[in-house]
Amino acid sequence: MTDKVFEKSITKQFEFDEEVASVFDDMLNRSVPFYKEMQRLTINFALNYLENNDRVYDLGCSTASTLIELSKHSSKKLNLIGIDNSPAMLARAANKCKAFGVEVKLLNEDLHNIEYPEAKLIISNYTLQFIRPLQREKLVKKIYDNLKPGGVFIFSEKVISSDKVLGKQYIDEYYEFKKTQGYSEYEIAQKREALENVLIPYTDEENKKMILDAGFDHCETLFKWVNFATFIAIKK
Ligand SMILES: C[S@@+](CC[C@H](N)C(=O)[O-])C[C@H]1O[C@@H](n2cnc3c(N)ncnc32)[C@H](O)[C@@H]1O
Ligand SMILES: O=C(O)C(=O)C[C@]1(C(=O)O)C=C[C@@H](O)C=C1
Repeated sequence: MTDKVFEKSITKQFEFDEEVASVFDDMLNRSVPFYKEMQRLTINFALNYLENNDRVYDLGCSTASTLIELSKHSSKKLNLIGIDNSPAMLARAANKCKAFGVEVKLLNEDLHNIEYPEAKLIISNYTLQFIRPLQREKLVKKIYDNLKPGGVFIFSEKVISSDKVLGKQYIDEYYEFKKTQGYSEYEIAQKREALENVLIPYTDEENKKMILDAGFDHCETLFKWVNFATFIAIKK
């Protein structure tokens, strides 16, 4: 289904509710530049670290597309666990997993409330940005603590520039991208307002600092398009 959520005037802040979930795959594909390429890289790099029976968690799994793709591309038997606190997203995830014949344990939980034990790989694409900054640092520490030695954390985020002028150019470039995807200026403005104080992006440097402060040995950028970045963090 085509995303038309912001064609009408907004009445509330952005939420992962039934309306958003019903068009979410289209929304992501048209709102995140190179989404598919970012997902392909997430999976290819993840596969370098995975062995039979490893546990893989996707935090903020939404409709489970990443876990389904990972399963399709892996020759190993993996324990796939998707966590999300949106029942509307998880209902779509369950349908898609069934349709693709992929076994995924789907947990309707807040990321703050549960542990991710024995994790070899934790993925979290475009989800930390929705966690309040103080909670975000704690969550990343928990991610580090739950990973086995040799484990990896791959995550993607919308990012900002620490340079004001460049930051404005980032936003202009991103809105041009949205227009090429068929979003009107009205839809772009409405979504921007709905996301205000809900999606809180960090700079590249802040993301890397948060990761290293949590204890990770290494963190680098795997992919970047202007204001969207994918990072890999390694626990030795
Ligand atoms: C932008 S979407 C993630 C997209 C997905 N990772 C992908 O690549 O297809 C963010 C997801 O995080 C979930 N989420 C946000 N805050 C959460 C929390 N505190 N606990 C659990 N899930 C959360 C939302 O419900 C939403 O499905
Ligand atoms: O449309 C935007 O402005 C975005 O930031 C895209 C974005 C994201 O990066 O998470 C925002 C909300 C939806 O979850 C899908 C994509």
